[in-house]
Amino acid sequence: MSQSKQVVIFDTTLRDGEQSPGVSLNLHDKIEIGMQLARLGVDVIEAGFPIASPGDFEAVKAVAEKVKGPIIAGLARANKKDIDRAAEALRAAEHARIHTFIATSDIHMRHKLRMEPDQVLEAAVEAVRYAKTFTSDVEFSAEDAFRSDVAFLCRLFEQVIRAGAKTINIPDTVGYATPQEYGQFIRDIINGTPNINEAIVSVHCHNDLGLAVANSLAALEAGARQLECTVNGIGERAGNASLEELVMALYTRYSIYGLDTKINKSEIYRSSRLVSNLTGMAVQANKAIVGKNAFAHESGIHQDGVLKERSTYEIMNPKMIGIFENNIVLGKHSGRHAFRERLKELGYELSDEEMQKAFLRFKMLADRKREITDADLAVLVDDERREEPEAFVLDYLQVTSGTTLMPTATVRLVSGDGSTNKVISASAHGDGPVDAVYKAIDQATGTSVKLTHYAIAAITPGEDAQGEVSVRVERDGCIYTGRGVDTDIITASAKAYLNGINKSINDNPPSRKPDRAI
Ligand SMILES: CC(=O)SCCNC(=O)CCNC(=O)[C@H](O)C(C)(C)COP(=O)(O)OP(=O)(O)OC[C@H]1O[C@@H](n2cnc3c(N)ncnc32)[C@H](O)[C@@H]1OP(=O)(O)O
Ligand SMILES: CC(C)C(=O)C(=O)O
Ligand SMILES: [Mg+2]
Repeated sequence: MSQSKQVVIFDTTLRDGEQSPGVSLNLHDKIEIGMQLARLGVDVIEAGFPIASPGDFEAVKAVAEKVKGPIIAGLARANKKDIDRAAEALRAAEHARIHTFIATSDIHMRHKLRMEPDQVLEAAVEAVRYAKTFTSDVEFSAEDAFRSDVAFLCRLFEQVIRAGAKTINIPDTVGYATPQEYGQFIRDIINGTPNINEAIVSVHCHNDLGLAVANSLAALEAGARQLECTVNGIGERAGNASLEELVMALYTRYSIYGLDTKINKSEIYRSSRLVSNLTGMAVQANKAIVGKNAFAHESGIHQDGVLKERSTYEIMNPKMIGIFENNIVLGKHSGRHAFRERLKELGYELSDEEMQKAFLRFKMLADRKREITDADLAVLVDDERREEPEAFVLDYLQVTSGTTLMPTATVRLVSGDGSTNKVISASAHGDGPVDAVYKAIDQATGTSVKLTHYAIAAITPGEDAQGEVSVRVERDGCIYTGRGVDTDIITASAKAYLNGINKSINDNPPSRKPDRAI
């Protein structure tokens, strides 16, 4: 067994990862991911299972031809037909590995293969011997190894190593192991296989109990030196051990493991995005290392800590894995430190009083909107600065509308200078909900303006985007522009219209300027 301090990263995104239900990568996708895996610096790329289909054969062949650097592996059952196909697909590879496997657990041998243990052993040895006629680099996997008898496995491994296998893979195919017992299992195999030093011990862990990464790390402590894993942890059922989690655990906790990989960490995030885009498998937001929230901080106390000293709440530097996005997310749990900092980054210098008012408005918006973007902040601050005296303020709005209903709106406005506020309500029908609102506002304000232009746009991204409505209203021959922003577009429409009306009232007597566009 190798006592190297270097861990071989065997990436099986293109083979086990592609076995994720619903995922099918075409030849171009596989080449693109293969190229990225080479940039990422993996040692081995398992490019596919060539016997599976003509498409997979062509894809493995293309990856073998085009991707240089890593070893390119192809999977084959323990039979000549599969091995011939794998060897042919890998012919152009700079370094080719044939990865042959057969199940060794009683349950698989009896029910699936319908073979006796000695027949399985013979098939395994025969397969390795045959694969060796094509390449010196042969890996043997004992499928469902963790549920197999240890003494049988040791006998089998001894013989496949004698037949020429250079890597012995001990998978937890169904993700059944727990870290402590898996570590002990690997130790027992290493101790019970006399010629184990002639091969690298590899592990391949599935995530059915969410333990794939923990089990893989336990195996390293027991002496394994190859990790089989996938980008984003995709793979059969609940997936495989996640490459990025393994690599960053080894890096971040070097004092525990003392082991290195050759992974170029700055390519981790890019690899994750590419695999997610091409497989169509979204990465869950709270996924370690590459999830959208993995380095994001929304709560004020954490944001304050991170702004003062990043290591208060971050154990890794996101830039190291290629994440350069802003990690301070403004939302309803955020505090003044983060709010002020982001405004400073956006170039806003606000007085203490402006800051205080803007922060209060921010908190109100955050109660209605999950995440406050930079665009939201710009609107908020610009609105704060642009404020003019308002003759009428929208206090309440209710609209009913639908395919079989006549659109009806009720508005309640507050009018006055603050000391003598008056509340006015009005209701109206209209051709549509916005028309109904505008007629109700006309009644409540008692003003008569003519709407000459109405436009609506989403100014911030996402499903809870803010809508911006701009209108032009005409009064006494003058045109006034109104603007309203809200997560509700009818409310934004009402605000825009009132804004135009308020300007027309402030401009009394009319200044006769043709337009006051903002
Ligand atoms: C744990 C793993 O991830 S193993 C890899 C799993 N991946 C895949 O199966 C994806 C690709 N697979 C395929 O495209 C198809 O299953 C093929 C082309 C490999 C085989 O297709 P078919 O010939 O139609 O067989 P099918 O898949 O229905 O059954 C598998 C056969 O292989 C046998 N078999 C399974 N594993 C092995 C093995 N390692 N060595 C030899 N034979 C095996 C089974 O006993 C069964 O044989 P039988 O037909 O005599 O009963
Ligand atoms: C083919 C083998 C290595 C496998 O994918 C498994 O056992 O999970
Ligand atoms: Mg697997």
